[in-house]
Amino acid sequence: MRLIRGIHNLRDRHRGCVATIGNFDGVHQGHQKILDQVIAEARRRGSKATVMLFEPQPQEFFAPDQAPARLMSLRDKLIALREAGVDQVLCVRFDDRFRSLSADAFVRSLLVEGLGIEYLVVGDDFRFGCGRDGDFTYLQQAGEQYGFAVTDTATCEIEGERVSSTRVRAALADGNFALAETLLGRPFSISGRVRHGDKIGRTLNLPTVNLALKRLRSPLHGIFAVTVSGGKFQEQSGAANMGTRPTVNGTENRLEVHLLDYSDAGVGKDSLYGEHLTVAFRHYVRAEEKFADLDQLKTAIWQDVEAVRAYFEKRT
Ligand SMILES: Cc1cc2nc3c(=O)[nH]c(=O)nc-3n(C[C@H](O)[C@H](O)[C@H](O)COP(=O)(O)O)c2cc1C
Ligand SMILES: Nc1ncnc2c1ncn2[C@@H]1O[C@H](COP(=O)(O)OP(=O)(O)O)[C@@H](O)[C@H]1O
Repeated sequence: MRLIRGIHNLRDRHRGCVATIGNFDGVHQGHQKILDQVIAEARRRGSKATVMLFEPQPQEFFAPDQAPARLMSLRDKLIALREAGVDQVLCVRFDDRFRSLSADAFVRSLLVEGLGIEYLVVGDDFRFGCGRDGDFTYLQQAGEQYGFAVTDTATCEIEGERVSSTRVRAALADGNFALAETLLGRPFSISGRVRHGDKIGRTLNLPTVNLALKRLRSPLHGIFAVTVSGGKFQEQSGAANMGTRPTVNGTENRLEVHLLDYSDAGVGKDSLYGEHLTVAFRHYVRAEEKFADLDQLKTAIWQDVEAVRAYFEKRT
């Protein structure tokens, strides 16, 4: 899959494509259906299946504090799009310059001259261009003028309701991981590199891998039963905390996992530092708490480990 970063990198060699435009947060089953539509049409025409997405997502640009937490980092989104069979992704930086582009400039310089669009798949509620001037009807008229087709996206319903990123977030907030997995087509996961923490874990006899979340705000908070994959792990069970660790007066959000039935020396090559791991969330255990001291925290974590063990034993 080819990644084109920024519209200034659009050259003639990218011309000719069947495209769709959107955030694709979570790359869920609803997105998959749209991507299948785009890929089928691209194969039919011998053209490239293309996704145009924005970074940051428009809502994150306009109202960073109100935008919902993302289901996925850009890195994971690109991996999921590649696995879905997409040929190229145009990642547009959403900034002041881009948002002041007129609807006409969006169509002409981006879609027509930049991408050489042949066929466009977008939702009939799609709005674009400065002041949200452009809409579906506008696109259809522009398509007639410039010679490209415009089609509405297919809708995907599961259990009688439309699949959306909002619905996945709601399922996660309810602790309904089975529904989240059905909607996503895979378990809800967060991945990242193992970085150094405060080294308190090992003194409690409860070492934890600490995953770098970068700018990712998590849609989940609390203690969970998880499975970890990546590096030497296929599907290692673990007890995870997604939170700020109030007991040790932490402030930033962290994802920490104590791996069940695993041990290493935690130094140099005999450690997990630097590994890229994926944490799949399976079951909600409890909310994070501020304990009076480390002894109470340790007791609570041991109880969590038992709860997680019981959950996995029941599942098999
Ligand atoms: C299963 C589990 C549950 C946890 N629950 C809490 C909690 O309720 N409150 C809290 O302040 N920290 C909680 N923690 C986080 C610990 O504070 C953290 O792992 C410990 O401070 C070690 O940090 P370090 O790995 O950076 O050394 C939990 C950690 C795990 C693995
Ligand atoms: N069961 C385990 N779960 C998680 N990490 C483990 C486990 N056993 C050993 N380790 C090692 O311990 C390290 C974490 O130790 P910890 O004291 O919590 O340090 P940090 O604060 O840097 O995360 C991990 O990177 C890993 O190499």
